[in-house]
Amino acid sequence: MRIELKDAGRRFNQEWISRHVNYLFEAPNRYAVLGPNGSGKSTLLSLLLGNLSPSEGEIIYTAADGTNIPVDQVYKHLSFAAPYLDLIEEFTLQETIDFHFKFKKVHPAIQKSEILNLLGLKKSQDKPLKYFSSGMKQRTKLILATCSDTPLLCLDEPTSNLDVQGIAWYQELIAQFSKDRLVLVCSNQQNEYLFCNHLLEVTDYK
Ligand SMILES: Nc1ncnc2c1ncn2[C@@H]1O[C@H](COP(=O)(O)OP(=O)(O)OP(=O)(O)O)[C@@H](O)[C@H]1O
Repeated sequence: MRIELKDAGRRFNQEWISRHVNYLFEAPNRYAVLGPNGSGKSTLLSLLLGNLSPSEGEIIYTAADGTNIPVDQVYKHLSFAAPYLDLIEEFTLQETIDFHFKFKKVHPAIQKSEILNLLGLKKSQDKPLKYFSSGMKQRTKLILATCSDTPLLCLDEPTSNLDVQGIAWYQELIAQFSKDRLVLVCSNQQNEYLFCNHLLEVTDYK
């Protein structure tokens, strides 16, 4: 999969968040989108996910077989985790996993029945998510995204709410499931993007 931005920019009202972004994101590379708070990382990620449209320029999506992906179909090719993404609080953990994988295929490197063990929350499988701590919810979002069989994996602030063990767990998860994929990570913390081989500073596109 590849995503090409051609002179892309986005503004909210009169304020330009990013302008003149010419950049190629291409599998199997791993990109960190960096910048201070409020600089436009999440806005750029929303553009790449097809959740926001550019105010100028264009974004072109191409599948591994060379076919063009229309922006309204991009969601089928990606999985995404972010602290601000809501889970269904009434579902138990097991129901959350079952529901998610009705829509996305499980990554070939794992069986669906192994996901709870990898998550390390087997004891909580019948607990509704509304009783989960913020770190448990973040782990759940990360495992759903990484263990989906999608060519594009997008993570916004992946280690927020994770403790030291959680950060090590995240790093192992990425090592196991990022091979051959296009991975995008928006981050302010180096331990979240050490595995990335390209760094993009959003402040270069003001
Ligand atoms: N829907 C919106 N309407 C107006 N302004 C917005 C909107 N969404 C984001 N912004 C503005 O765009 C700018 C960039 O925000 P963004 O969330 O992309 O930054 P960020 O780099 O991800 O920040 P953080 O590191 O704090 O998460 C901010 O000034 C923000 O107020």
